[in-house]
Amino acid sequence: MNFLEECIQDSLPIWESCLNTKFLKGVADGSLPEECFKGYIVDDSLYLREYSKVFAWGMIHSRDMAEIRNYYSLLSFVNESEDATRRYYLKRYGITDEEIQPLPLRPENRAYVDSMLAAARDGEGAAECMMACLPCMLSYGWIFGELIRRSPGVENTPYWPFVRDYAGNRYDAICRAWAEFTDQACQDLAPERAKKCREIFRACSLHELHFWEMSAHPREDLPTSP
Ligand SMILES: Cc1ncc(C[n+]2csc(CCO)c2C)c(N)n1
Repeated sequence: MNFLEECIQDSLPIWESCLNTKFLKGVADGSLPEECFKGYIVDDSLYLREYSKVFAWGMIHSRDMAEIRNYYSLLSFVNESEDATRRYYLKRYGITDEEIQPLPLRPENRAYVDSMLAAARDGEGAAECMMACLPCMLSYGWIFGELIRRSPGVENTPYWPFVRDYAGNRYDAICRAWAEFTDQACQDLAPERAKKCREIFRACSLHELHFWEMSAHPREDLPTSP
């Protein structure tokens, strides 16, 4: 097992807990109240804005142009795939981006993005940056793959466009590319650095869990639908 595989194994029980949150159970059987999903989409839009800045720290610590190109391609994938689905739901709920941007991140969301940004800023390079941004990517692949396997009826819920994003071969292929870059970045880490990297990965998996728990509650500061 390589370094990243060990980190994933260590986080699997946390990802399983994510799958058992009220929010994801409600997504799986379609019973999740729309108000909760609206709150999730709003927080997630704010999350993705901050997540993009993690790559900025990655770039600042980059040692060659290939590394910079890698972050550039990660960022463009986030923009294309994540943001497109969010825009679809926001339009459906009649919420505009201008209304969202000034809103505060809820505390669990704030804590998560602050920890990713600090890990990437204070790290030595790509290893820390990728450890911070990979649990987000890989946990979604694992969680939604399992969710579809365990609850195939999710196809007939209003949440299918959201779930489907993480289920295809394209998403798998991108995850593999991100993992490959991370394997390179995490080769031959000094023991102290490896320990720090493991802690970053696990902490971010826990933040994912807290984000799902938070999302079972609706936000109370959203514009009301017309
Ligand atoms: C809290 C939270 N965690 C993870 C993701 C998933 N995600 C964010 S960026 C990215 C890579 C491009 O798709 C993925 C999979 C999310 N949206 N929100």
